[in-house]
Amino acid sequence: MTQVVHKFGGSSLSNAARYHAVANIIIGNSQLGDVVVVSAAGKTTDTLVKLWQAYQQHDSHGYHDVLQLLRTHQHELIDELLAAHQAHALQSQLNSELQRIAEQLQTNTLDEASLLAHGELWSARLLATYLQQLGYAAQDLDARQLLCVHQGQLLHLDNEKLCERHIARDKINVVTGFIAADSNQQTVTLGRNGSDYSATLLARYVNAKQVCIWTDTQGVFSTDPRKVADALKYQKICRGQANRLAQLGNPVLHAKTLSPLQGSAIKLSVRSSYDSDASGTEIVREGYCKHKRFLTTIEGVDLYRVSSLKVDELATLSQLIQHTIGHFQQQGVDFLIVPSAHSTLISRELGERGQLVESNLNGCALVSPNQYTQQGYQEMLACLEQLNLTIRFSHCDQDYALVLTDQIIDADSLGKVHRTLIGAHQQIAVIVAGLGNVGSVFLQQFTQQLARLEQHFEVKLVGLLRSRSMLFDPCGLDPQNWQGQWLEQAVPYQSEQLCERLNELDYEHKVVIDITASESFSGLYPDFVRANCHLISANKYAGTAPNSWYQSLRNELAERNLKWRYNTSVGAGLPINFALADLQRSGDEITRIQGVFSGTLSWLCSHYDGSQAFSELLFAAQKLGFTEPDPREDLSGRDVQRKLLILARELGLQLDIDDIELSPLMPESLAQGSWQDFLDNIALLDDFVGTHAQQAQKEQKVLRYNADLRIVDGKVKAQVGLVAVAQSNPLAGLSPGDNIFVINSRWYAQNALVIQGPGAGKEVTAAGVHSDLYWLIESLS
Ligand SMILES: NC(=O)C1=CN([C@@H]2O[C@H](COP(=O)(O)OP(=O)(O)OC[C@H]3O[C@@H](n4cnc5c(N)ncnc54)[C@H](OP(=O)(O)O)[C@@H]3O)[C@@H](O)[C@H]2O)C=CC1
Ligand SMILES: N[C@@H](CC=O)C(=O)O
Repeated sequence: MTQVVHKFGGSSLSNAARYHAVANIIIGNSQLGDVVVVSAAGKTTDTLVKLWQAYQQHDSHGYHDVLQLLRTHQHELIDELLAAHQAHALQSQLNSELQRIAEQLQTNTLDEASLLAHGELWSARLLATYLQQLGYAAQDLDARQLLCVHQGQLLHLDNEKLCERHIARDKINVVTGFIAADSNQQTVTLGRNGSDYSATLLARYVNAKQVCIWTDTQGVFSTDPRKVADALKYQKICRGQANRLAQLGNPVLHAKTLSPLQGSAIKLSVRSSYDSDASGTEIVREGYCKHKRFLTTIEGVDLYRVSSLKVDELATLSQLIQHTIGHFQQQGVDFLIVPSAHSTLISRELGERGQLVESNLNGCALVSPNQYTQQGYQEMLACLEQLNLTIRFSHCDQDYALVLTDQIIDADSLGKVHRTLIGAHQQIAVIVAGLGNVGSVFLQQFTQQLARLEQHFEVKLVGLLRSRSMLFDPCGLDPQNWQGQWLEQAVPYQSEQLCERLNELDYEHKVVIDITASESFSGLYPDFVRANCHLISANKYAGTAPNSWYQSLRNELAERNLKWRYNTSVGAGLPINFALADLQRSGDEITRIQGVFSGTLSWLCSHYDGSQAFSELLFAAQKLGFTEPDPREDLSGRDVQRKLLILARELGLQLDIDDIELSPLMPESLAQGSWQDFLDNIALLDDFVGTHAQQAQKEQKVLRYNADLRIVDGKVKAQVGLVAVAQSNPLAGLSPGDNIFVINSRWYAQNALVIQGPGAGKEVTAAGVHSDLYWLIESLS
């Protein structure tokens, strides 16, 4: 049974390396019985069209040259891909076909459709043979055996039977796109780029689960990503909008591609054959995703006013020129947008009913949610006028608006229009994990921050998570009343359900903000990245995970162009990560970072003078929201060790946590066991600190918990631990809770660069997380 119908366009098969890549995609993504629809390799169809034109013009030199071109290209592909004996068989078949074409050229018996069909036949045959050579059961199939047309109509029932008969369940079926046969066994074509249509038709006939269109872009974008760098890739678009784009001549899908899928649950996706790991765009049924905004360009068209346009005449005219024709009505009058290259033919066909209104037009069209189209239309007109483009005609419909201009909309202009119409209207979905000390203050600050964030684009809080429950609403939660909603609507969840919700979220951008202290939650980051989420962490676990895991997360983020911010994981709200990044960007080389990196331990050490038990101070710090959820994480020095590792990795050092020496601020024995065990033995902590403090006092020193990383002659020495410092030392004069980062570098060798300030506390930390969120949104806009 066929599960998936894949379709590969010409650019995916342009040379031997591409065939190899396509074969790998097929091997990795299909099973026996699946169908692979192929177009003609590279520019073969264009070359065949040239041959046809030369033939019509009786240009025998021309057509011999083109035949030679075809022969060379196909021979090269065969030679590079196949072993000698298989290559020989395919080459002799090819030679006899080319010989036959040459005879038909001589005898004036060439037929256009049969000629064009050769491109797809050659691709299918070569790919199937190549798959066989790689050891896979594959066959090539001529779609004229599967798709039959009578008087322009596909014979669906017959075709289903033909597919049942010819598509092998125990092979990969490589089928020619673009072509079908009529009831006289004559070749008919399905229009330029008609292979998409072949794929969806076959999927319908064999009741496949999915159609996957592999192309040279990563999916469907808000505009042409080759021209506009900040074009947005959409994860999902709905069929109606995909159809509209195709009708407006956007090349991403062929105009008829979606029609066979009507009323079916067959999934359709567009993916890149150049980056097969990247998720593409899914084209879903109406109502299964929100409507997006698209900007598509129009080039070289003529505008016709037509009286009495007949039913189905548009389809006939499109078939005639093998091209999409745009159509709309203004005040009951029909207008057609026809590629200028085919204008004469259309004009002849329409006769007196067709009146040429304007010729040689260019322009662009906006496809958008209905409620925005009118406003978008006005904005588009204003924007194009500002760019000094001469507007010759414009039209606004329910779900799209088009403006036809004299000039071509070049990449610069397209970028500007895109920024106004689309860039400024993006939405980001925010998911906050951790609603404790810091998380709850973060949400308090959220409402105030919203106006600032929304200068860039719309921000929606869509998910809140604690360890066992979550509250999720893709349309947005009320950040001012989240507690009420939480009480009423939060539900238990497992991580798989969370990932599913994240995957389904249909926003231009998504960010998971991790304000938990959970190692297991940070273990889900790769899943979040696969769901295309940016990351912001106050949690330190991912930043200090084993280096191989950490690097692979970074690679996955980079591949998807996703960002990860974690400024608060060191120094709470202090801009330590920014400073290190800036120094390195300026070409500086950091040689040492040293100081007090724990707000908790700073607060405790500064307050401790022996008049009060250390443990009492610890509980006070815990109440203030300074400590880690389990304060032993602070006392053990692990938390500081993590911070030093995060900074080390910021410097590009490939360290792991155990590369940093550690001496704790408590007896080792207290680190074991439960929190209750710790409380039962708390006197050991008081003794430990008391003894060290007395010793320091004898030397007229005070205790501080220090972190130190030095790079000497390329060698790294990193350690964290308790130190006794003289009263004159800057570490001694710290205000309780302050962090101090002392940075030495090439430029700051003698006089260190010092960053000092509160290094813990829910308000400063929550504000620091907001700073990361603001940075992210600003950088995305
Ligand atoms: N406090 C500070 O000054 C600073 C803190 N940080 C970091 O901020 C983070 C949060 O600290 P803080 O707010 O004090 O911690 P809290 O203990 O107060 O809050 C932790 C929150 O995380 C939730 N949580 C725990 N495990 C999971 C999980 N697996 N999935 C989803 N949610 C989970 C908890 O939910 P539940 O209630 O259900 O357990 C709770 O809501 C820590 O990583 C800390 O290191 C960073 C800089 C400074
Ligand atoms: N316990 C931590 C809180 C922030 O990371 C500290 O005080 O450093």
